[in-house]
Amino acid sequence: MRDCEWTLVVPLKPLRAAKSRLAAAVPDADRRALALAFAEDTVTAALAAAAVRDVVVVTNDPLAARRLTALGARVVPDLPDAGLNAALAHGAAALPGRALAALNADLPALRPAELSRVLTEAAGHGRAFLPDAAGIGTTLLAARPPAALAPAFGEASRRAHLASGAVELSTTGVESVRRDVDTAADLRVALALGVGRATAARCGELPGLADALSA
Ligand SMILES: Nc1nc2c(ncn2[C@@H]2O[C@H](COP(=O)(O)OP(=O)(O)OP(=O)(O)O)[C@@H](O)[C@H]2O)c(=O)[nH]1
Ligand SMILES: C=C(OP(=O)(O)O)C(=O)O
Repeated sequence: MRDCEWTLVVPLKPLRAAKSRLAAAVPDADRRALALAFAEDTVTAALAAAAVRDVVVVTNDPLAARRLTALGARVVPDLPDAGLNAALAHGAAALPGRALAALNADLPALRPAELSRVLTEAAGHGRAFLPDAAGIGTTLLAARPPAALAPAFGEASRRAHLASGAVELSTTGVESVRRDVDTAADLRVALALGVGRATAARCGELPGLADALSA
């Protein structure tokens, strides 16, 4: 393991399109608000992590760009309709020579100390990733120069990242970094872990959410 200061690259879809798998449980306006709250809590926790130097959000969403800039992130405008891996590669291209970690924007329970532990372990490798809580996807992909990020997010990205030669991290006790929220069931687990202030406030303002989550 080595000391290393990381720049996090956080991709965020336009809020109107984000978190589509929550659409059955949450009305559209609330779903957009929740997606923004998840991103705010992700960025707030990331900026508080000792191993993190700065956070760059790749997004074309104007409201999210304003809110996340106010928290201290830098925003790089996304390419239009190019998809997640293109957005990450575009963000990485704007940050040459840095140790980079792509981190999903839907980690509302993220804890700074857990993120730092994962990044410290990643610093021992050229390119490494952390599988999501389901063991199918990826929540974090890290690369130190001269290794390129080479993101392969999407369906079954754990397998894709392994196949691409990235080292799978097995850091224990970092559930908050692995718990991305795609479904109502994920949100229930994240709420039980303890979410950040934006998500807690937003969930408190949605009167139907408790019923939707227990359905
Ligand atoms: N900038 C950018 N970010 C993206 C894009 N597609 C996905 N993301 C982000 O990548 C992360 C994981 O994305 P997904 O789980 O595929 O999308 P999601 O909006 O979180 O959820 P679903 O709509 O339910 O798939 C989230 O932070 C997304 O906002 C894209 O085309 N551009
Ligand atoms: C895009 C990914 O995440 P999700 O499970 O949120 O779609 C992924 O795991 O590669």
